[in-house]
Amino acid sequence: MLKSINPYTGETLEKFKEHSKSDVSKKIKKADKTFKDWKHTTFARKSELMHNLAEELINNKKDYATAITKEMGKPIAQAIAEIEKCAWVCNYYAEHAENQLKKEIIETDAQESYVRFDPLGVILAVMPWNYPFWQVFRFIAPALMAGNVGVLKHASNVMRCAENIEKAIQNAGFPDGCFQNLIISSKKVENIIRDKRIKAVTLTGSKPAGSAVASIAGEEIKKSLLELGGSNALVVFEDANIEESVKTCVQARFQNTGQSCIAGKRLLVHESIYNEVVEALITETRELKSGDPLEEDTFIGVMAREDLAKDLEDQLNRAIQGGAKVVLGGKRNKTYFEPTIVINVSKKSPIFLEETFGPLISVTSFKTDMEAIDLVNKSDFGLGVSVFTEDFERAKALISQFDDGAVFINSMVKSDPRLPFGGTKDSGYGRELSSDGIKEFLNRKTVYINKF
Ligand SMILES: O=CCCC(=O)O
Repeated sequence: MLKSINPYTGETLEKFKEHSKSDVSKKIKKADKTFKDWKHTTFARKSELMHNLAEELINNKKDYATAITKEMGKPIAQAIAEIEKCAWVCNYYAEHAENQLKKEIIETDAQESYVRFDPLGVILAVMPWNYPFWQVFRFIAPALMAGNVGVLKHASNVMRCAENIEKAIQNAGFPDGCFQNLIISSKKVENIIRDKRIKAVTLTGSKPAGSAVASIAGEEIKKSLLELGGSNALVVFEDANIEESVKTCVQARFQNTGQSCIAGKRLLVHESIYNEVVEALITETRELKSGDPLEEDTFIGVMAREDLAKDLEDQLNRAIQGGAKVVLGGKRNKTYFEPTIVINVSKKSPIFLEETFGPLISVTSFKTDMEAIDLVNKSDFGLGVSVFTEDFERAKALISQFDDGAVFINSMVKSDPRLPFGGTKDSGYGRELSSDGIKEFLNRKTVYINKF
């Protein structure tokens, strides 16, 4: 039995009976059967359904968002924004998929030669709880438009969201087997990946989960895509606009109560403006309103589970033992963790080296551009980096020196349907979103037509 527990009230919201092995097999069979027709569906029809799906989300955004808030504690305004972003990705692919997947003509000595993009079949998505709708939609919108179908193994604490996504897709008019939620625990994932009818797997989650899933997929010679953790740096150079940079850094770090892979977790500040930035950071962070996640004006909710809040507390305690200093927050009450600022963080500190998945920002100073680059790249993760400076030429000269999958100048790192999204190093491989994302799970079929 999987349980949904409201992390703000502690109340058990719902229990979900797990699907048996034979239930799962039936669902995969249905997906495989649906794929055989779905792959021939015209772009016009797929676009129509995808626009319907966007409409379904927008028309019911409060209900879908409330399920997110109740299951994992995301403040309701941010949950509504998440649903709106899902509608955006649906509309984006409804409008662009046909063009993104048109055949690529390549001149050779053949009469005609080109690459066409054919779907693979049933794709398994293993998804996390932190953006329970968005993480699924950024997979399923391009997958369906490309002619694939999906089965989902969602995080066990957000099963109501998973069920609601299946319902939304059905309400939009997609054939039944296009997207199905599997109510299963993680133990069952291995057999599903090994099932011949599953053609590839995408996972967003932790490094251990990604490594386990990718190993099994590798043994089965199936493609995998991994979006794992991140420990993005926010680099504030001495010529930055301090007020705007700090505002952006606070959003970058404390969005989603700090539980985001792309959150800016390590603030690196030029030593000449260090004190000024720390002061502005304290002032700005103090303004964030904590409270009941169902209240419209709450910005900091609770963490999704108490064990996660305890892990963050443990990281903080180890950092303090190593010489770091808390200048704001630092206290935990069950699932609530105060927005926390920690200064004097060295590059050996656990909160510098490990991913901190909650409302805690670490601050480290640097002297030179080279030192800043070195600190950014010191992380095992490589999802993205934000650089704050008024000197665009300087910023542009630094871009190639960062190891990360994305560099944002004077902006927080964010995902956008129009831009590729993905990391390097322990942050994973492959790209989601944009025309790169829709091409991840396709057979790039080379066609060569000769005339005797
Ligand atoms: O947790 C990482 C994903 C966050 C996002 O895509 O905005």
